[in-house]
Amino acid sequence: MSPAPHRDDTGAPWTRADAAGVLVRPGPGDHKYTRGVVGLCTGSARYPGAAVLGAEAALRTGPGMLRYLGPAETARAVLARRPECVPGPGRVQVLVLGSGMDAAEARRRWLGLRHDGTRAGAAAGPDVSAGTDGGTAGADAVPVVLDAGAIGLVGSAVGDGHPVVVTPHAGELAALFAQAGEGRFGTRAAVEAEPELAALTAARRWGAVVLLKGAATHVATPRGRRLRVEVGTHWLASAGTGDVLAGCLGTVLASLAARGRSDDDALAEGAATAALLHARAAELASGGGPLLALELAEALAPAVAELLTHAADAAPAETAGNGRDRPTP
Ligand SMILES: NC(=O)C1=CN([C@@H]2O[C@H](COP(=O)(O)OP(=O)(O)OC[C@H]3O[C@@H](n4cnc5c(N)ncnc54)[C@H](O)[C@@H]3O)[C@@H](O)[C@H]2O)[C@@H](O)CC1
Ligand SMILES: Nc1ncnc2c1ncn2[C@@H]1O[C@H](COP(=O)(O)OP(=O)(O)O)[C@@H](O)[C@H]1O
Repeated sequence: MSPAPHRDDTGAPWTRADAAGVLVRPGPGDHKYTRGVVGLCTGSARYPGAAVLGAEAALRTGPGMLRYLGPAETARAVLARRPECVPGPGRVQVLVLGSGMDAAEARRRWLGLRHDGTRAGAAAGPDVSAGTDGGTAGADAVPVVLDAGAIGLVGSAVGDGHPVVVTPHAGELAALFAQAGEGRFGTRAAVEAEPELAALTAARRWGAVVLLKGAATHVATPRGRRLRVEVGTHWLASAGTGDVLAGCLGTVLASLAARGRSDDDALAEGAATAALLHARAAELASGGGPLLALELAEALAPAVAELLTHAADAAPAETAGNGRDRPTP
């Protein structure tokens, strides 16, 4: 069974046909650098597993290359599992920051990456080691996914000119609102009561694309576009599956950025596509029973293959609900 489109009057359901339009098969003219390179700055001495899960997920979604930019001790764990991963700085088309880090470590890493030139630009070929100064960013700053401990950096990243996708669960979004002194969505219960409005409010407040995780995934843009993805199975509600989503999202966004797309619509479509792949991978990994986050990550590759196969024979009517022209509440 595939994730069912939602039929009520909330964010537009993001369909398999919509998502298939976001992914591309590699062609004869491709090499690893044309397909998108993901930079992963995730994991910590406390949570090395989050880095392993994100790396497995990013690779199984099919990037040209994955660079691991996190702590050395965590890099060893990532490389032991996935030798395909390239450690150390270099050019990337997207940066994923914060899974498996606390806020203090995420901030330290962010300042270090910024100093090393993370903002150098998607179109021109962003280079996390380019040594450009840490001043005002240009419009071509590399897209950034802020997860877990890095969510509070959204203001800084947007202020620096990065296209940003922030990926909170309800508790993390409530904490972000509470820290900003905005009471309406300052509790987990308040976010869970109106998740779509909470995501939209945050997108407008911080000028970033918001992917709010939960039993359904809500994506919102600062201009009010809303997309929704239903989960395939509630077995997905287990530790580490969010780290998997962040890695998958990194690869989808790197592929879009490599094709020159990192505007808010592209980020939102990439976010909804990653959520849909994640939901489908959960069904494949679960088979009706418990799933492990690492198995979920592994199942992303067949989920990508299925979606690309679907693209060939998708009915045009299936793409009707992509939310581009919907009014906002
Ligand atoms: N394998 C790994 O390395 C994993 C690492 N993870 C990382 O762990 C970090 C913390 O993530 P969380 O979102 O869990 O944040 P927290 O650990 O801050 O927990 C969120 C909230 O849940 C509450 N809570 C904790 N245990 C509870 C329980 N047994 N019953 C009820 N409430 C409980 C806490 O009091 C807190 O308010 C993130 O950096 C994340 O990426 C997680 O993704 C899980 C897997
Ligand atoms: N009740 C649920 N049913 C289905 N999926 C869920 C449910 N609750 C959470 N999820 C999904 O599980 C993942 C959990 O992510 P997250 O909370 O970041 O966990 P972690 O930090 O442990 O990786 C998200 O993709 C979220 O959408």
